[in-house]
Amino acid sequence: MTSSTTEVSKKLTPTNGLLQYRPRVYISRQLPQRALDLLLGRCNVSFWDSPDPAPRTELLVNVPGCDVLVCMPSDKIDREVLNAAGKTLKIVATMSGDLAHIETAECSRRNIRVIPLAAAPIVEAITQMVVALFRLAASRWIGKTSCNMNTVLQAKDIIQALKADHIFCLELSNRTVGIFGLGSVGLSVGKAFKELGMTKILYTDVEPNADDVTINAEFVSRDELLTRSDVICVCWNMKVDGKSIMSFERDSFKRMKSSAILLDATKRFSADFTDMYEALRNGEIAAAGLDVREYDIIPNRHPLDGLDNCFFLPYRECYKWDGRRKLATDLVRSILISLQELEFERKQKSSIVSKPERIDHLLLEPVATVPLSGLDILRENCNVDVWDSDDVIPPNELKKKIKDIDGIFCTINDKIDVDVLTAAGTNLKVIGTMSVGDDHINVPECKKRQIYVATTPDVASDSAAELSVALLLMTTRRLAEGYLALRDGTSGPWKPMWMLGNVSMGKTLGIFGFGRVGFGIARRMKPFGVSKIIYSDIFEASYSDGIATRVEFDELLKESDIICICCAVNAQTKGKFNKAVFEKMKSSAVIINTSRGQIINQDDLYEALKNNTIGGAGLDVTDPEPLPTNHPLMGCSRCVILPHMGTNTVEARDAMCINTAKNIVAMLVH
Ligand SMILES: O=CC(=O)O
Repeated sequence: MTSSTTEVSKKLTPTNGLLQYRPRVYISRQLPQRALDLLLGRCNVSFWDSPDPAPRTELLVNVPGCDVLVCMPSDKIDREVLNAAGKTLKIVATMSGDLAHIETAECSRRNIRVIPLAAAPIVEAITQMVVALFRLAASRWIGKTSCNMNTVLQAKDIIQALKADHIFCLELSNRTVGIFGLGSVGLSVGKAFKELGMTKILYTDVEPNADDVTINAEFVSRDELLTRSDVICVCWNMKVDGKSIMSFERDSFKRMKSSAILLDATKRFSADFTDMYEALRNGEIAAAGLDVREYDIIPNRHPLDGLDNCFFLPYRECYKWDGRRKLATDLVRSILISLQELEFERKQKSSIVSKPERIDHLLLEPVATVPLSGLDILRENCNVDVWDSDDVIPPNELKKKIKDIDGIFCTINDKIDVDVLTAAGTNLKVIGTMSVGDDHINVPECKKRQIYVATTPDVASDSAAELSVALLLMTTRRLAEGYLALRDGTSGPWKPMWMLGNVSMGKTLGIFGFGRVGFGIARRMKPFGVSKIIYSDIFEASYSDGIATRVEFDELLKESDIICICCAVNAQTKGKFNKAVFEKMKSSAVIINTSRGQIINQDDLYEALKNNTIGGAGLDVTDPEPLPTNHPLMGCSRCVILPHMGTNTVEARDAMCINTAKNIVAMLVH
């Protein structure tokens, strides 16, 4: 999977001196640009940047903290997703007309609104899509030459565009269309085929539909429909009370004409896809056009995808396709209306908010280099004191400055211990730290004093995972050594056996702590061809399915060629990687730490590297930071050390600063 989640935010617009709250929206697929733009006017949006659906793991990782989830029919929105989203989730909107993939009862229990697509525009869009698929498939009958296919497929009204294609319409005049299921979609499809000049319409269903007269359709048996039709359009999922009552399998394909085209307008086409593949490949039927690709049924790279007589239109192309564009825009409008209603209800309920007295904002960098968007949010709502210096604020200075303060904006360099909390006094309600970790804060003490501690876990994960992979490659491929050798002038001309590293392909990757960063590393390393990804964590991660397997810690040590440490530091993990642990690892194994320095016993690591107990180490974090230049590890060629750069990206820092500011404001103002 080459896609990733993209985050798009716009600057906040303050209204009446108060912060205008911008809801967070996660979309599990690319939306057409017009719909996205509409959302962006009011919300901060992140989305799975691909025409293919987001893997469930991605969904679970991205929903926490969302106000709105926009999902696709292939996403199962169950308790697990709702739990992952947490209390902020107010709306689940789906690009689907039916809600079978959503646990609606659970949503209503949690006061979450569920917004489906409106029925009439869906029927219209499905009809247009079926006709588009039909036109693609019909190129088997008449070739592609009679019209400009792209123009037709992108047309606002495909039926009208095709009516101008006289060769095509002439071809249809003597053909028979057979419709499976004459519900609203079946009737609409029948009408479209009639408009295109088809005179003979057959249908089959559990019973005749009195409306068949409107399209002059003849009720026939299933077998008759199969044998007599030139085009077969499946408009219902062939299920009664959840049970499949008929399906397309070998025998059905054999009964069909060899010139027949099969079209699917349902979401869960009941067919044996292996039989369908054989029928298409062997010319038992001419072509097939399939609607919504249920990826659990027809996964990406299914052999059907490689056939030139099997067509998939909408989801892969949906963001370009007018029918979906319109549906998506309508859905976004409904979301915005719902948000407005919810905001109105909230305002009616909440009492008048008062501006807090003062918030200290403690930063290490000069203000000019701090993402201003975060500062703006704070200044809009609070009185802000800024530690306007590059240096860490001295603890005594910190204690003086925070007396009687309401909130603190800090970073990992500010140790917030009992003394600091006591110095702040009883006004202190919130500590927002611009970091993922909170090990610099005495959290239990904050809890005792009812002070909220807020971190920024989501927005930095991609940056941290990316850095971990970069450090992994630096270490396994000895890039730092090569770089330095060239600078020192010691590399010399190319030599076949000089500075050989190890490739990741075929290796076992072990991850210690399978949270967002661990998962991010796994996702990024999979395409490198690692043979196995295993992880050790206290819990089985629901999102690890299909990407990594949980194993016992000792097995992780024994099996892994590379171990990435991605856990939080706490009593269980402090000093966890010590002499005894290194001795259980492969002698060629490489260890990567982008979490916290204290997790590794550095003296033991030095010995392990010196004695070749393990193969190498890449450390983005050390204890202390920075590591003194005369520390033994600094002189160790197989140890690559970086100065804690995991989240050092413009994107992460900006988002972290905004989140920290929002966290503080949320606790104080809202
Ligand atoms: O290490 C960095 C962080 O915790 O944000």
